[in-house]
Amino acid sequence: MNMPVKLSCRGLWKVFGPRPHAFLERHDHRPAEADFAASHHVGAVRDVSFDVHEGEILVIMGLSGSGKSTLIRCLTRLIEPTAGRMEFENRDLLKLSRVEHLRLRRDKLGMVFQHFGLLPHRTALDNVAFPLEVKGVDKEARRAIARRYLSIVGLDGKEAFYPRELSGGQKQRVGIARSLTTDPEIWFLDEPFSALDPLIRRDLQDEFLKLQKQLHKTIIFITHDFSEALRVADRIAIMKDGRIIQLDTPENIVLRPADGYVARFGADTPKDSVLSAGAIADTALPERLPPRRVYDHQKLSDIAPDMLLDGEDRLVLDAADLPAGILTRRHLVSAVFGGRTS
Ligand SMILES: Nc1ncnc2c1ncn2[C@@H]1O[C@H](COP(=O)(O)OP(=O)(O)OP(=O)(O)O)[C@@H](O)[C@H]1O
Repeated sequence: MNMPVKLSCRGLWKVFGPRPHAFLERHDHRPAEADFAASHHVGAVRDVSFDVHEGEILVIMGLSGSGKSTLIRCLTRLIEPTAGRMEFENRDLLKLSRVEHLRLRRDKLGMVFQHFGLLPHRTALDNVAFPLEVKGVDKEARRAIARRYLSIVGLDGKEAFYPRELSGGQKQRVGIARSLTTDPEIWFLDEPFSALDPLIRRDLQDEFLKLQKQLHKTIIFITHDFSEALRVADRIAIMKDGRIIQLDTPENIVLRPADGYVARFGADTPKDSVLSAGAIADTALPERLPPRRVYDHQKLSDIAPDMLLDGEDRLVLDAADLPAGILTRRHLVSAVFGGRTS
């Protein structure tokens, strides 16, 4: 990935218990499982390191209790990590003063949580405008901005509604609009759609992806729903017992899982829903290029029906519309029906 790193963490730990710092020191930052239990400490986040690149959606995924929320709360410094380093735009986050950090959180970070957290006695418009009010933006200006974001999330006409008059999906959209008003540099979403029923959830995922196409935010998105992770992620970090077990593209998580825990998430996922044309294209271009084209990011599940019907190869184009390879019918059939692809 060529984009600059926006946020990074190295060797991040969050230990809960009576003496977390002393505990980590005593065990040389490598406590064994038995050490935690013996001293009544919990290793909620254990030696986590990763980079998030500008414009990327990094999904953090794992079973309940694997440490996702604790990790995101450390990254936003709602809680203090026990050890490790975090950098935001190459600035050492843990060296910022409390005031500097509050300013950073207010101006550069956006957060959306699963329980909408709207103010019940304020209209949708004034809920969305709230962060701007905190920043001291005057009433007319903040309402104009809030109106624009309500419109972006599809809530035109609902400006004067109170939270109790909105559906769950609409409330979540208000939350999303509110978190965007300050134009955050990095956007944290902690299970943003999990309180919603499956159909609305899918709609909001689609809208979220559309929104991201316009806004190009750097996003850390938490979910415990693997199909949601596959839909929205550029890369997925799989957590277990506080550690990141694998951080990889959705394709590799499904096709090349690091261990049985990761494999279980992908076990029910049809291969063609994660494999893209670019992943199996033959990069040696023939003299005569096939007339029909597909893009390298298109999933085989979208391409296969047409290709199987007409039986013709496809020219695979990259994002710059340049030829990246050929997708042959034989490759397609073996990828979709033949199990392994390489
Ligand atoms: N304040 C706390 N004190 C002690 N242990 C805690 C505290 N907060 C979290 N934990 C423990 O840390 C571990 C990770 O919890 P966390 O909430 O980060 O998991 P999660 O992956 O977000 O789970 P879920 O999907 O259920 O929200 C759990 O074992 C939890 O019990």
